[in-house]
Amino acid sequence: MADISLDSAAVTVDGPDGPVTILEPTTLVLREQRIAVIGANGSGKSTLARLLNGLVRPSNGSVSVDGLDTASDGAAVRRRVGFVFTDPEAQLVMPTVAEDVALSLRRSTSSAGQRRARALDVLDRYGLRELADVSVHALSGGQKQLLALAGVLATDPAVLVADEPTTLLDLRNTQRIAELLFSLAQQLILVTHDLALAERCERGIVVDAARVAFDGAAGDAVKHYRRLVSEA
Ligand SMILES: Nc1ncnc2c1ncn2[C@@H]1O[C@H](COP(=O)(O)OP(=O)(O)OP(=O)(O)O)[C@@H](O)[C@H]1O
Repeated sequence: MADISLDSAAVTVDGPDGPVTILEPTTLVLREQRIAVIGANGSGKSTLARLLNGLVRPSNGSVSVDGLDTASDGAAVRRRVGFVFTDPEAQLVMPTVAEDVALSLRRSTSSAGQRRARALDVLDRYGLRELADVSVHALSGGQKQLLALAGVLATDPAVLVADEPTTLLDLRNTQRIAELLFSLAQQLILVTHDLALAERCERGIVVDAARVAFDGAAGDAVKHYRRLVSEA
């Protein structure tokens, strides 16, 4: 497992009336294999997730992965920490399915022929081989999500951060992506509104109003979140 540390990491952005803190100073060490991050819309979950691979940099404090600082060693951190967005459209940039996976392999494989061969292997692994030469725009939502995930996993990151990867999916595709996520050897940080999925993790972090409101066993985190909602 990777060693992800947040040391008083806070995020402040410029609002119309001055600075707004969207994540209060947060100190965490993330070492469990599967960690769920749950909480209300706008509470700060994505901000926390994006800190983990340097997509968002802390305004104060620091975030490191295996000793690499996300602010000063961003590229090395992103090689260790893959990130899957809620909306796969944000991630699929090449015309065809195989080309999209091949793009992910550009750092590790220099020959175009080898990249194509490796991309086909990856597609095979995720049940997408038959779609290799299809336009990414022709895929269904579930296929796009799977492809986005395959593209990230092709680079074999030590950690996968998935920000609501099942939100746009129907029940069958939700199950399919969930099974894939929970079968990975990689460390998984899962931001989700799917509480059944959250409960399957070893650890649960509840984010509420820009701070960590609970951190413990995933089942207890879900109970805490339900209590927060019923008291609101
Ligand atoms: N770059 C930014 N500039 C200004 N405000 C931002 C920025 N990024 C996030 N916010 C605000 O910070 C708050 C937390 O956002 P964040 O996306 O982390 O929430 P979330 O818990 O992931 O929500 P959701 O469940 O709706 O995805 C929101 O009010 C959001 O509008």
